[in-house]
Amino acid sequence: MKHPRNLPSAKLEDVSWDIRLCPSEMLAQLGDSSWDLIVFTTMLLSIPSATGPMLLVSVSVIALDIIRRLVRSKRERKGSHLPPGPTPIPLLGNALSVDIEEPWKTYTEWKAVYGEVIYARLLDQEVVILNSQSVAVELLEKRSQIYSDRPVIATVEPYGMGCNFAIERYGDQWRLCRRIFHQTFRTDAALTFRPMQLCRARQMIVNMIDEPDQYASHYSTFAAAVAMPAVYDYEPNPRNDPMVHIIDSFLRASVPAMTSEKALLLKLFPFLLHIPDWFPGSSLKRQARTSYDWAVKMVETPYQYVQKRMITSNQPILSMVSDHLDRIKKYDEPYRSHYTTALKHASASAIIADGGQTTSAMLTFTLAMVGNPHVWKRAQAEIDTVVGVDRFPDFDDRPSLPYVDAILRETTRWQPPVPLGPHATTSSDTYKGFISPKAWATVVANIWAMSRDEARYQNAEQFVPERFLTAEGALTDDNPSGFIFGFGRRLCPERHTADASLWSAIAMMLATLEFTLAKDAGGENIVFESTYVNGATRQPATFPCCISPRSHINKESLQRGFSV
Ligand code: HEM
Repeated sequence: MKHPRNLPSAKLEDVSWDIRLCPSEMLAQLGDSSWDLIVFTTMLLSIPSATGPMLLVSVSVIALDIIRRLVRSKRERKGSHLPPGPTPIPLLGNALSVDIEEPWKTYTEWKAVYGEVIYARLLDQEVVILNSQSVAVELLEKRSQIYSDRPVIATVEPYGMGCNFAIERYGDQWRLCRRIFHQTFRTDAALTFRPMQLCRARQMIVNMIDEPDQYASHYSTFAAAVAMPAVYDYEPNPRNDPMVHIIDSFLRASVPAMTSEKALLLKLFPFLLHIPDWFPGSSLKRQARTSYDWAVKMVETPYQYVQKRMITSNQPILSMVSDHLDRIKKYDEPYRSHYTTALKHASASAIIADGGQTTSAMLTFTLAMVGNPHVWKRAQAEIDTVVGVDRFPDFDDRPSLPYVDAILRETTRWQPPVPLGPHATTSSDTYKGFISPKAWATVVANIWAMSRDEARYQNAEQFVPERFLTAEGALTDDNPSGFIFGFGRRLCPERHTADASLWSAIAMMLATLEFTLAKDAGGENIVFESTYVNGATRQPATFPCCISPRSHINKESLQRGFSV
């Protein structure tokens, strides 16, 4: 195994006694790595065109790197080691080795070389990667007082993502958002959503029978139709709803930019946000502005809708926002403003996550069904036996439909909607002889690596729901919800509602629809390579497929609530 040679950025007090060493002692402490520095310095000094500022920058880079290495050697002499990781280069650290599109895959490859806990540096950002569920539980859950902050991501504010409390730093504002959120989506409240979830799922099937090619849009509408009534008392139109359009537009503009790894570009070149529109390279600034404008609409439009209805409607408005708007009146400034911001952020977070994660899982489900027709056929046989063909599945049937649940588990295991759970530390920590860096280090739960653990999931790249069934056909104890919803105090607060939404959508689709490859004009199957749109969440890009109703299903029966 390679030995780590990188160090966190240093505070001067950390190295005060070290810099009293003479240069030869310093080089001796640096060991082999000193040769890199000597070679690098010699190369720079030998460039004939090297100007004063260039030399100054180069010498600063080298000095910084020497300080990093001295701090590490001091720590190691004290018996504490940073976790192993790939060799960094000066200034950039390991940034060039990481696949910016799919960093979780790089981190998973590193696991084979460096193990379950890895240390890397992306520019000046120290990152500890946790590649197994057990280590993530050990640190992010059992030591959650240290590991519950979020890293600062340079793209958050320019892209308008500050309205999402999932990215909020650990503190009072986050606590208030989470409390507001919890009151609406806590486990017992989530149970009351179930009839509504089944009804929305049935409405979605009607839309899919009418316009099967628009399946992605029907999924977004379904997701919004679950969250928006609870948050804003707003019922989206079954199709082409203006609020759903705003959410979709914001997600399309912002999500791809929302990872620490992608934010590196802005961190390296912050001036990219300030160059004129006509200047080459201004596309990033324009993307950010578009995303920001959609964010403002997404936060304000439904919020103002509730405020207006509270004045004009004769009926009581029952929603998260109206409930808290009533409570806010009791407070004076400045707490009133603080509460208002938290309410706007909590409500926007609900619709962002529903539009992102729930839709992602439903698209992945469809992709898996088109590629594995034997799976939906087996599920239909199970549903027909347990439920029959004269009604639709409901939550009372769930315990008797283990194969449907196995499909749901495999969908989120196969392609986790959120592949990385980035946390940040608020103080230093030691774990199994490794020291985690000081405060504000990023600590990433690599959910992707957990889903690819070959010891637990053989042939992990394949979609095999049977892996969650015993030989007798019952569900096993292995539930990927133990990692796909994250860890500790930042664990997904919506996991129960999300699980029920997905179950109602998937069970209803399996009971009523068939999924096959689309055909071209000559009647040949259209075979396609699936691709994913990657960001803080990931979801399949839309693909050609044929979704059609089963022979005994028609729209009228769906609207009545019976299948025949
Ligand atoms: C399949 C569906 C979903 C998956 C896989 C998922 C997964 C996750 C993950 C991995 C995290 C980060 C946890 C961590 O940092 O350790 C998270 C956080 C969060 N999720 Fe979900 N989620 C889903 C659905 C939803 C839905 C539908 C909502 C809201 C309606 C939601 C709201 C949130 C919020 C607000 C946070 C941030 C919590 C915090 O930072 O305190 N999620 N989710």
